[in-house]
Amino acid sequence: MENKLPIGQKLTIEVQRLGINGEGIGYHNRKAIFVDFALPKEEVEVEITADFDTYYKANLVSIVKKSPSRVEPFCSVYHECGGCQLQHLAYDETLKLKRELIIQAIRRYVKTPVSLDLIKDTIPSEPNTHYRNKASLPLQYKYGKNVIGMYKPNSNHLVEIKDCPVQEQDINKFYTLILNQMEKRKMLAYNNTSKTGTVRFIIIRRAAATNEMQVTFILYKEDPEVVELGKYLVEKFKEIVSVYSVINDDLKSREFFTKNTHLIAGKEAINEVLNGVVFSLKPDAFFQLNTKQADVLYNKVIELGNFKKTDIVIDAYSGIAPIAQYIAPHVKNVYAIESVQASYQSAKDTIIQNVNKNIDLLKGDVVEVLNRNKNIPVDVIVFDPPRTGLGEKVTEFLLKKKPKKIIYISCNPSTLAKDLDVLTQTYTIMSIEPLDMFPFTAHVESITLLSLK
Ligand SMILES: C[S@@+](CC[C@H](N)C(=O)[O-])C[C@H]1O[C@@H](n2cnc3c(N)ncnc32)[C@H](O)[C@@H]1O
Repeated sequence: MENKLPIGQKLTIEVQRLGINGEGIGYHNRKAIFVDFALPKEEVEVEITADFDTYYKANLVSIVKKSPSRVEPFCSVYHECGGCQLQHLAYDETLKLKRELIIQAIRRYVKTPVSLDLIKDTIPSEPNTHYRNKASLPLQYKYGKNVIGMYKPNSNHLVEIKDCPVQEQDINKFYTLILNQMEKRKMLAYNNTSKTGTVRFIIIRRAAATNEMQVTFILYKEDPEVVELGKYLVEKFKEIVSVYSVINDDLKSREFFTKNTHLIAGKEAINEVLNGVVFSLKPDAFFQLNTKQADVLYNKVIELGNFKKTDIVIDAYSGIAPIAQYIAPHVKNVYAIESVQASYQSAKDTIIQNVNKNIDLLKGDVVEVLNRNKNIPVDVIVFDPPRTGLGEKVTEFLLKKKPKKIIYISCNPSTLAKDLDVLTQTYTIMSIEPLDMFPFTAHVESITLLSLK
């Protein structure tokens, strides 16, 4: 077994490329070694930490030969927090990497040859720091105080975050302020061992255009003090206009929101304005996390769609239907499909409050709604699915329905490439444009234009 490296073994490798999680990848006897924080063309000393069938994981011990693209991370807890994966790489290089990850996925899954000219340069995010308009952070009571932060990847160690450089500044400011108020009021983070305290997470969302903020407390059980704190926040700070509590005692679930969600102070929704449209955001409605870059993305849809006033368009996986709102003035009618009640309701409220009335909301699963409405004479379909992509049933529908144009927004290069492999039977890829929605993370967003052959 010459290929077997024992756990704890140190060795020096040359890093060949970056993987989908931003990790450096080198090889030992043709078996991959994944090393966080290592960069291509670097020679690094690593220590093997895990041996899987097809690859090893290793820690970076030291850098023997440094990449010219290596930079000093700008966050003091970057190596512990896990929220960002690429702060040690120059920003321009992170953009090239995101394009490269799409190329790798296309080469792996799409049988039809795709010219590299069709895969454009990544559209940068401006700004690339303090871009996140929402944070959902867990709390712990440790060392005699409430601490807020992020769990270190694959551990239950909470890394304290005081001033996150990717969250909007006002969000950082209000986390500190709320923690100070909790301390004054002797309120505790929930502790599952001692069964003390109530607050599990605090979610803060900010609307850039109006500077309105919404605070949501995720609680293990009811807490009258949280209600008092919510009322205080709304009375004292003009920015905080909406405060909710959610009782959620399911410690295993990844969902924050339950039926036990209540407005405790202020108004039900905060208002964001994009492209002249006022969107009302309740806490459990989907909204893109990088507001400026969302506007860039939606304008890209308009550019690629090159819509006509007679066009009938479908906005599938529509969320609160911002894409439908951007498209509506350019076309005859838009149908927006969304399955989650909160987002569907926000989309409905938005239509009532705004001028675009040529939008029809269809609630339900995309596959079911498309099949139920297969007689709609659709010209263009815009898809913005979750990471799972379109999948077999949607691509099957498209191969039969044959809309002239498909615009596919993807947040996962692998599922995009698998779907494109099927769609290229009937469609030509006109362009694939990566777009940096989450700077300094390994997330890759892209927008693809397909035209019927
Ligand atoms: C990536 S978000 C895009 C939302 C919207 N385009 C935007 O830019 O805000 C995907 C949306 O698809 C919805 N969704 C997920 N699976 C769905 C399905 N099977 N059918 C309909 N909607 C779905 C989610 O609730 C979410 O709102």
